[in-house]
Formats: sequence, structure tokens, C-alpha cells
Amino acid sequence: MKINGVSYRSVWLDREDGWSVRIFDQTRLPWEVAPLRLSTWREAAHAIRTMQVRGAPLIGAVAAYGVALAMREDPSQLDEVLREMAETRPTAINLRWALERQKSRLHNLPPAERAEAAYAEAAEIADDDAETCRRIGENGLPLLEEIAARKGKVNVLTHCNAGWLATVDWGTALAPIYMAHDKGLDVHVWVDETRPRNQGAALTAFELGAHGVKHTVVSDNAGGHLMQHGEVDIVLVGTDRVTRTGDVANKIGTYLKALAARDNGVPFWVALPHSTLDMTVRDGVAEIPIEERSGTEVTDVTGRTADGRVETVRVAAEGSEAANPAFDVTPARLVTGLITERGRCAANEAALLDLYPEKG
Ligand SMILES: CSC[C@@H](O)[C@@H](O)C(=O)COP(=O)(O)O
Repeated sequence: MKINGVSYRSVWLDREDGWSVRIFDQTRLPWEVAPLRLSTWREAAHAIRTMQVRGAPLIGAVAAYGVALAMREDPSQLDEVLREMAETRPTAINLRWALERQKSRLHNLPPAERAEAAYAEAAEIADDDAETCRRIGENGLPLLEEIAARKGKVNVLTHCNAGWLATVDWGTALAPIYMAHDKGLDVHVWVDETRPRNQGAALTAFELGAHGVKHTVVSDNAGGHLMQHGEVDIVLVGTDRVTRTGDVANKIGTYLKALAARDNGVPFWVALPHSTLDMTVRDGVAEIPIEERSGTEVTDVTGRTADGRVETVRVAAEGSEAANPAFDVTPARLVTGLITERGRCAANEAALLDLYPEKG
């Protein structure tokens, strides 16, 4: 995708040295758009843990490049690196998926051949993600075209950031929106701010603005009201893990949007790549590990002051404790459908197995 006319992916190999990895530090966006260099696997793990990179597919791609950096440093440390990388964030299954791919590619190779193979695998994962997301865009586009044909315009509501910053390129939930905009459809996006870390206000708004897509940032609590007043035609979100039965883990607050959508007859669609499917889990609420993050993310907010300084200030009463579950699970019964790179389907086991028979 483009920023100021220049095409970027959200992770790429440094063009000069050919081996270090570049990302945008997403904790600095939207105030600073500066590529950050990762030159050790520990820097890659730190970037994932501290959310310099975030979003399920991007976490997977950066972890894969992290393994490549580690193999360049010392190919004998494969097991330790895979173990530590897997612990950086618990909910997005793409992390484990990418590490499994590296493991099966590397573990039978002699150490001297591991680095080259690990870079090749990481590049395949990144290219596959970009192409997969482009196809998700194509498969989601007809949903928006159908609404536009009926109403002349489309109002989408989205939660968190499931755009190109959360993937390698295009995004998942935002890919159909970019394609609709590029085709000239009148699309407007309600962007949930997505407290506590504000991925919507900071990242989704930044992306949509850079692409010229009309959007309005709203507080996380506004969605139900907007739906009651006919202001939302469709809810489109991404996901960090989809179970065999179609339950959907995504950023905290997604479940409440699904409930409001059901109550108001608004379709609730979830976009995902194959790497987000976890066929080992049946009951998302009971089985998906939910990341618990620091309470300071809830008690404090970070923003830019009028004179350009990025500051964090406390908004909660002094002395109050805070809890911060970072994801929730929307049961399949509230999901209108899934948008994948292979097509759209219902959120249930039979439909998923129809699309992905090899995962049975
Ligand atoms: C294509 S991204 C889908 C999800 O990863 C996204 O909506 C989300 O919940 C990201 O959470 P984050 O904590 O910012 O990594």
C-alpha cells in the first residue's frame, strides 16, 4: 500500500544489506512514519512483544523473519528461538503457524544450510500473506458492491486495525474496502477508536486517510447507537484466531459489536487468511488463550501534544486497579459469514471444511 505515493509493505528486507528486516514502529504511528531496523532475533521478538508490530498475520511474518535472523547469527539455536518466539504473544495463532512452518523447513537441514532456507521460508510467508489478503479483498468486495447497488453508498463499521499494517499488505477486513474505494464506490468507514491501545484511531484512521477513504473515528461505545439509527450497513472485522466451529477471537470489544449487530439486523462479517484458522480448537470461549496486558494501558493514554511531543498521561483515578484482557471471542452464531482467500462461507465446521478440506 502507499504512503505519500510510495509503496510499502509492513515488513521487508533491508534493500542495502539484504539481510536485516525493516518494519514501521507501530507504537510511533501515526505521529512518526519511520522504518525501524531489526538486526537480531531478539529485536524481532521484542518488536512483537511490545507491539511495534502487531496484527495476527504480521506477527507471523515478523516471527518468521526473526527465525531467519537467528539462523544467520547461530543456526544451532533453532529450538530455543522457536520456543521463545512462540511466547511473545499468546492469542494470534498465526505466530504458531509461522513458527511451525520454519520448524518443518529447517529442523532436518544441516546447520550451515539453515539461514538461507529460513530467509526463503520467511519471504514465502510474506508473499503468501500479501497475495492471500489481496484475494480476501476480491472475495469481500461483492458484499460492498451489493450494498452500494441498493443504497448508492456503503457505511462500514470496523474495530481495531485489520488493514495493511496488521498484515504484510492490503489487510484483511480493510482489503475489500480499499478495493471498493478504488473501484469508485462511495464507501465510508466508522472506525472504532479501539481502547485501550487505540489501534483504530491511530492505525486504521491513518491507513484509510493515506488511501483517501472517507472515515470517521468513533468511541468504542458508539457502534450500537449508530446501528440503531441505520448508520451502519455492515460490520467488517479481522481476527486473531478462528476455531474449527467458526468462533472468532479478535480485539477486545468485537463481541459487543457482534451483539449489537445481531440486535439491529446488521450483517457481521469476519475476514481471515488460512493462517488464522485453528482447527485444533472447537470452543473458542473456553479454549483460546486471551492475552492479559498491563493495566496501565487502561489507566493511561498516549497522544501527541499541540507542540509535537508524544506523551502518556493517566486518565484513571489514582490508586484504582485496572484489568486489561486484550481479546474476546465472538461465538459463531453471531457471525454472518467468513471472508477468506478461497471465498466466503458460513461460520461453521462443515463450511470451513468445504473450503479447506486439507485441514480436516
Ligand atoms: C488482520 S488483523 C486481525 C486482528 O489481528 C486485529 O483485528 C487485532 O485484533 C490485532 O490486535 P493487536 O493486539 O493489535 O495485535
